[in-house]
Amino acid sequence: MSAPSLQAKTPVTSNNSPIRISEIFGPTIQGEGFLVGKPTVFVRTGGCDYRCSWCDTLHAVDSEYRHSWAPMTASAIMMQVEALSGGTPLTISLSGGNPAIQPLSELIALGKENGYRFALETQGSLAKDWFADLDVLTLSPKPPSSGMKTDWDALYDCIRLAGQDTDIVLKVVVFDDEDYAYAREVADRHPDLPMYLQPGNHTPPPAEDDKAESTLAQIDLDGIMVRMRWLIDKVSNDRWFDATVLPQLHTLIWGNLRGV
Ligand SMILES: C[S@@+](CC[C@H](N)C(=O)[O-])C[C@H]1O[C@@H](n2cnc3c(N)ncnc32)[C@H](O)[C@@H]1O
Ligand SMILES: Nc1nc2[nH]cc(C(=O)O)c2c(=O)[nH]1
Ligand code: SF4
Ligand SMILES: [Mg+2]
Repeated sequence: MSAPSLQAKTPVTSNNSPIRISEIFGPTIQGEGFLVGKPTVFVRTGGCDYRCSWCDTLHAVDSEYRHSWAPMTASAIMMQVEALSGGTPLTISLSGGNPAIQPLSELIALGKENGYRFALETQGSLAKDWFADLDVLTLSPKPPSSGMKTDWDALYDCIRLAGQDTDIVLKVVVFDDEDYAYAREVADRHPDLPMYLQPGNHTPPPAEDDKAESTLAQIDLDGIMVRMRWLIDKVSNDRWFDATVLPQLHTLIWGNLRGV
């Protein structure tokens, strides 16, 4: 019997690997951080290496929901984005789950060929060389209240690999004094990067809540605003004038509604 031919094998590269998609929606506005208010289409990948205690997107994290994550090619994703945007290029926001788990370089190349721009949100636990192809990289390392532990070397690698041509910003969710101290530590470690502080929503949706209507009764809006005011006071009293404090705009508008 002859040895199996190596040439007969299809090379497995990231270029033809499917991307696990939880949902694609928009155009809507970016509700958080650096691009807040900008029209965007969201491409949300399925699966995460973290499990934050207060995650507001468990349907893209909890493996119980993996049956709802579809493997898609880069071109199928772009076709859906183009249908949503009417073919007019805009910023595509890659989120998750942790989108850094997925092979996204082909999608980014394909979209850029057609004039789309790419922003990506990740916790900074996995660094990829294709971060350099992004227009905006938002690194959102997780504070103590999340129950997660920061790998400071991985966070540094994300910044290093994104390089000079990508706008890199930091975004830390803050629930309490410990989280605030953590945000200061992140800023001290990376003084050159813009820092966005976001008050935590202590009333995130349960994972199974896919039919929630747009009602602010789902969230403790007063509680989130109390935290927002407390955060503004902290920053002001500390004379931390490099920080930007922003609530989750989409949560104030739509509550916990999915797909907006
Ligand atoms: C759902 S995550 C997905 C991307 C990535 N896994 C990450 O955490 O950066 C997107 C953003 O939502 C934030 N977020 C998640 N749950 C939140 C909550 N309950 N209140 C405020 N922000 C939250 C995260 O910290 C992150 O900045
Ligand atoms: N409008 C809107 N803005 C967002 N910014 C970050 C989001 C996310 O879930 O990653 C998000 C989202 O789900 N919707
Ligand atoms: S890292 Fe992001 S998606 Fe993953 S559990 Fe935390 S907030 Fe949710
Ligand atoms: Mg969200």
